Amino acid sequence: MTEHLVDPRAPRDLKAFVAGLPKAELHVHHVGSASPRIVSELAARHPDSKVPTDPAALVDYFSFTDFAHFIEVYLSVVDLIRTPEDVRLLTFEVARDLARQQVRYAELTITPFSSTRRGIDERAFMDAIEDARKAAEADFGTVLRWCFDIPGEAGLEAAEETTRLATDDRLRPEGLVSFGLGGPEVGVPRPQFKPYFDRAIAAGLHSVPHAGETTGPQTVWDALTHLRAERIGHGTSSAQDPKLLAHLAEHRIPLEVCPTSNIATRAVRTLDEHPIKEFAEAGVLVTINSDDPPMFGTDLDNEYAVAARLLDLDERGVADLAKNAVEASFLDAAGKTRIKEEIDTYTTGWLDR
Ligand SMILES: Nc1ncnc2c1ncn2[C@@H]1O[C@H](CCC(=O)c2cccc(C(=O)O)c2)[C@@H](O)[C@H]1O
Ligand SMILES: [Zn+2]
Repeated sequence: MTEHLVDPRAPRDLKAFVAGLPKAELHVHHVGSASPRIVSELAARHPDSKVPTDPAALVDYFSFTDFAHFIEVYLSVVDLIRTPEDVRLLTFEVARDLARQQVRYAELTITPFSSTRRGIDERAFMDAIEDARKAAEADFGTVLRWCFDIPGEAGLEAAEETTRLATDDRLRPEGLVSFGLGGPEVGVPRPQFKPYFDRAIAAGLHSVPHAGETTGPQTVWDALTHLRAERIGHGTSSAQDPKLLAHLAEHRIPLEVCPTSNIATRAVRTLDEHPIKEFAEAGVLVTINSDDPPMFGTDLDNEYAVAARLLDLDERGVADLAKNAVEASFLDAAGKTRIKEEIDTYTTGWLDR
């Protein structure tokens, strides 16, 4: 190995390392990934919307007073997606942004209920996402997979519709691998969704609900017990329950950690108070994700830089985090090995430069 001319821990150097690092993204929302350019293009197409068309004005628009306000703004962007062509454009452009960050594999959370209840034909919706998925893989080499999530606050009607769309053999898209539950947690107990998760799991889908983002550790227990969660979206409040942390570590249930999101929605007060270090120290498999990156003024690269600071990691530590995400993904064994080898080759090359 050659001498390092630059301190390998210098943040600027680490940022450059992260920018080229092959990565997997496991927790990122479809509509929440719309870049300012896409949001303004859609807002211009649909001028009756209250969403600003000027990308600069979007920065203010995407400033949230609390989680409920975030969901309100989120739904105003959902309202901009009105045609199958809007769906295809959004999906393909999201893949382009992921590819730019060297994301090789992403599980994108999609809420099909929000589109079908707004009148988009279900067949056309599935065709639009699948068409974009195939084009993205051919054009950018980024593999996309889908997680269909229930918007919990929309009630059991939304749960039924989401489950139907995810399990009907005539509709279910080839790229679908998992089943989730999102939106507010307060007043939306997880156990009521058990029958829907049972059906999705029976149809071969993995269970990946949000839990412990805006409520306490009992919600994470409920997701594990009733929804048979294989990974937990956020799981932030798990840090309040040492037994839960031990359980997550022992059963190798990964957490999909999204640090900047937790600050932007005010689920956590400051980055320095984020429990990510407690997760890592308890032996929990931590994965780094971006959630709704343009809405939170972040991207996956920035989330890795934040995690490196909070966990005090050098390049090898950051590469291990990237490998955690590959390991926790629903890729097959050969696909996981391929990306992990790519991460190792890149890291060795970087440190030897
Ligand atoms: N950080 C997050 N944490 C949790 N979820 C997040 C996060 N980021 C994005 N989401 C998404 O927000 C959706 C919420 C949608 C919702 O509540 C709702 C309620 C009533 C009607 C309708 C409708 O469409 O008619 C929708 C979730 O399904 C999820 O995919
Ligand atoms: Zn989320």
